[in-house]
Amino acid sequence: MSRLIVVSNRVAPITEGEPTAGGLAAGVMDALRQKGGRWFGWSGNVVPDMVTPPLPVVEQRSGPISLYTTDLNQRDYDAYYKGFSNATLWPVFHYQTDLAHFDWAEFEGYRRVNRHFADSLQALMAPQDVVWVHDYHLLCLAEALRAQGARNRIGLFLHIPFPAPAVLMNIPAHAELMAAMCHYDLIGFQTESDRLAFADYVLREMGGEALPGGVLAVGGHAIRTGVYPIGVHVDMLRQEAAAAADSAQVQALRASLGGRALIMSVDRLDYSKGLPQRFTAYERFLADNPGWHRKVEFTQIAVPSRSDVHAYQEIRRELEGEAGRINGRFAELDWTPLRYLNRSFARRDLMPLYAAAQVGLVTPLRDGMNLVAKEFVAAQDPADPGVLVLSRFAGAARELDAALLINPHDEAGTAAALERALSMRLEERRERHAAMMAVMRHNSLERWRDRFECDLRNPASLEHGASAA
Ligand SMILES: O=P(O)(O)OC[C@H]1O[C@H](O[C@H]2O[C@H](CO)[C@@H](O)[C@H](O)[C@H]2O)[C@H](O)[C@@H](O)[C@@H]1O
Ligand SMILES: O=c1ccn([C@@H]2O[C@H](COP(=O)(O)OP(=O)(O)O)[C@@H](O)[C@H]2O)c(=O)[nH]1
Repeated sequence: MSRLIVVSNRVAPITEGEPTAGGLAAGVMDALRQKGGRWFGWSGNVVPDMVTPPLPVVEQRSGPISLYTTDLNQRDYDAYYKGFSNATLWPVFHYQTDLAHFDWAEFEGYRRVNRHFADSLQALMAPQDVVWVHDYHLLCLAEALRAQGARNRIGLFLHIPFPAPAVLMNIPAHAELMAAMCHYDLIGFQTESDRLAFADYVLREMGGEALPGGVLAVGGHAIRTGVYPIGVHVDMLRQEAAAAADSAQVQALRASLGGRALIMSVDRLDYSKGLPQRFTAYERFLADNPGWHRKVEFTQIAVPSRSDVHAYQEIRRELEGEAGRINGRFAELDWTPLRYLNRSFARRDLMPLYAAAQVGLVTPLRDGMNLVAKEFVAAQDPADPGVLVLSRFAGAARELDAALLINPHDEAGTAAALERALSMRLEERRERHAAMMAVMRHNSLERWRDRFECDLRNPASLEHGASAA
């Protein structure tokens, strides 16, 4: 069979046990570990501008995975990653247009890096290989590969939300971007709302036509669209949680809690994750529920992310102030209500921490999926599970509707959900947990990978539409 070539901006660290920054790398690594394949992306290194493309591609092997990485020079990094990807596409696709800026030179840099990726890929691809591209950094990659003559089947999976057309059109280059995306054979989304938003633009703004089964005909191309919610390896995560249940780290946590209930959150330090709103909702919970003082602690792990982008520096400053203010208001000599950690953990070390928590608090303002929500559920002991409090604006909420769903802008509602979660009877906790586990077992990571790969490889399913979500 032809090989699978995976392309993404971020690749997972190949060394076992290193922290994986972000759900894309964690998900793709887990998905490739079983079947193997080639994975191409940015090394994470930035080199001076005097080093000009084509930059060398370095190969590393890890079991069945061949990892190929390349550096970016400073100019390309600034325009492509820091600029158009993370200061234009990321905020607009997460509906935070107030935080977005746009610069045609950065857009040109973004297209240039997509072309460099295409150049490097040519050496790794045979004509019969299928190419699976990931995420918003590479919306123009299929167009660049086609311009070089590639006839391979090329699919894109978008890990983040796709915005409504009126929001997308805030980007002055929206027409160029959408025209480039139409060079993919298959585009996968996390939720049906994301898919519908994309189709809406194609139909209304590009004069496209909707054919049965999620196929869109536009400008002589037929693009298949489908919904492929990314999942997790439930059993592997449960094992990770159980294996380290008595680790020194967990023992230290338990000792410091001294029997108090634990509310736990883990995020990249990103404005889309709703951390300021979460902190004030916890403050409201403490103010409304003096009976819970000294009986509960909230631990927020916030991993620094994209720290050279202005909006990320701002949110970091804001949160440091908020954490200090809330502790200043409620702390006692023997009780710190909020612990705020700015560091990353290896995922296998996070799993027993989730397991030790009574409540997982996951409240993004918008999120493509949010794998932390799924990992929290997988880590729980089915006999005595903790409760997930989840934003309705996370892609995960479409599947995990047995969580306590909240609106992160509703401080009082989130505070009330926290109280409800902490007080929930065992029977209800078990029922909710079992319902979420059943969905997660069905929509597993294997299913995500297999359905996308099968739909990408199989043009025949064009007539029948993408496989059922
Ligand atoms: O690569 P970085 O700039 O350091 O950012 C980390 C990743 O963040 C985003 O993750 C998304 O993918 C997850 C898995 O599908 C999903 O659960 C989450 O909701 C998304 O935000 C980003 O999309 C990745 O490209 C980044 O690597
Ligand atoms: O210190 C950390 C914090 C997070 N993660 C992992 O990073 C991923 C975050 O993915 P998610 O989909 O929740 O959000 P993203 O960061 O991709 O937007 C999850 O697999 C986490 O377990 C990690 O390995 N170490």
